[in-house]
Amino acid sequence: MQSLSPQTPTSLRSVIRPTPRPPLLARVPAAAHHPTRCAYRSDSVHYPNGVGSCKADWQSSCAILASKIICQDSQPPSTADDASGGRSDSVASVNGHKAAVDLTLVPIDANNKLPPTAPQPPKPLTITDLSPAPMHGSQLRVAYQGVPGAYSEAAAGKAYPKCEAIPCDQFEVAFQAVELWIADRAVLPVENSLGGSIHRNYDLLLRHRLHIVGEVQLPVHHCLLALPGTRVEYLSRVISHPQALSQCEHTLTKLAPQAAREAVDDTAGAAEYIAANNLRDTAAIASARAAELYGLQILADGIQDDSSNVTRFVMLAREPIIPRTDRPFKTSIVFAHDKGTSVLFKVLSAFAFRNISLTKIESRPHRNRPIRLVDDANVGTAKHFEYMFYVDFEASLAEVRAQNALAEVQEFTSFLRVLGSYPMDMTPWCPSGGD
Ligand SMILES: O=C(O)C(=O)C[C@]1(C(=O)O)C=C[C@@H](O)C=C1
Repeated sequence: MQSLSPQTPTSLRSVIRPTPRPPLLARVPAAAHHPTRCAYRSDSVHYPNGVGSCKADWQSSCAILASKIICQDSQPPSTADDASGGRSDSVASVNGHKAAVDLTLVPIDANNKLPPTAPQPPKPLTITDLSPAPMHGSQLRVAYQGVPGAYSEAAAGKAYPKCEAIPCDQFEVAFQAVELWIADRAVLPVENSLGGSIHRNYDLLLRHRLHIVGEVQLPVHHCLLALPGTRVEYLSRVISHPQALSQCEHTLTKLAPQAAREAVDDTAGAAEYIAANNLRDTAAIASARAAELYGLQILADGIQDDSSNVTRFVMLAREPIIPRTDRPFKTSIVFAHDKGTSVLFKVLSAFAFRNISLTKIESRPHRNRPIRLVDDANVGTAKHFEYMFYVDFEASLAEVRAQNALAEVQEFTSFLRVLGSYPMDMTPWCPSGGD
């Protein structure tokens, strides 16, 4: 990913920084750490009557399937210094919803749709904003990565229509916002029909202890945005989220072959950045809503290379939902084995024999990050797995065939975790629809 010129705002710079970040646990307040030890352990999976009907039963089933795992990462606990460093004092200033927000947007011209007196959009949460003392209102608070106008915000609105959407500057902050009760849910992209998987979120799903409770498919309709009066032929660069750049690659080559592409945190953040810095040679790939919010002009509409461009988002919560059988469900798991890769064949056959369709298989290299497993004597050992395999299959964990398949998978693998069993998004979508 390329870095931006020096005037890049802090929230954009934080994600394009090339150096690795310090371990997660060192960055959250010590008091807010969630115990990583499983509450339940079992050496065999047994479901006498299927998954229990009450939430506690179901939660223990999830934990049982995650048996033998006591800790995701062998990371040292955080220090008191880490916990307090740079943290804001009160929740009123956590996400900018209550506090004064300074977006330093410059008025552009009469077409600017954001007059100085207009309410400012909320400022994204940053890693230092995460304070574990949220004020709980009645509205569901949904964390997403990006700034207002991002597709993730639209996905949050589709998943939870009346929610309060909370912008976060990184995916990891959205996870932590839920873990620390600053948000009730997170809505995060995992896959795009053109650009493929959003690997970062697969890695974070493993590292954090949240549960997938739903999914939404969002048609993504990209626009090329610039300051009013900008001409496409004079553009020297186009900035956007890497996924958005890759989704528009061919169209962009035809539209503005001379323009360099630069990756930034999110599509709407790119639009905001152009407006804030009055950049007349730069365009952003973002939504029509971002154009409206940041006073930009739409130079070209529908520039994604495929009109049926769609991104799949998952909804995450602290608690799993109880799986049901009265509507189509999907279940997501992650597993690994320490001896060879033939485990993949065995696991896939466990589903094939039961006529369970898989909708996704993803493998992620995992050599450098050990996982701690616990044996029958409750002794923990750190294990290095070469790969983590993520599988989504079309069945509810309330179905006996899915339970049997997972029991078999557990026999073949050294590590298995159910990420969630949740209703499938069945809503038909129109390729030429809005953002
Ligand atoms: O940048 C945004 O607007 C986002 O919501 C992120 C994101 C992604 O990560 O894939 C979401 C949907 C689109 O596929 C492009 C970008």
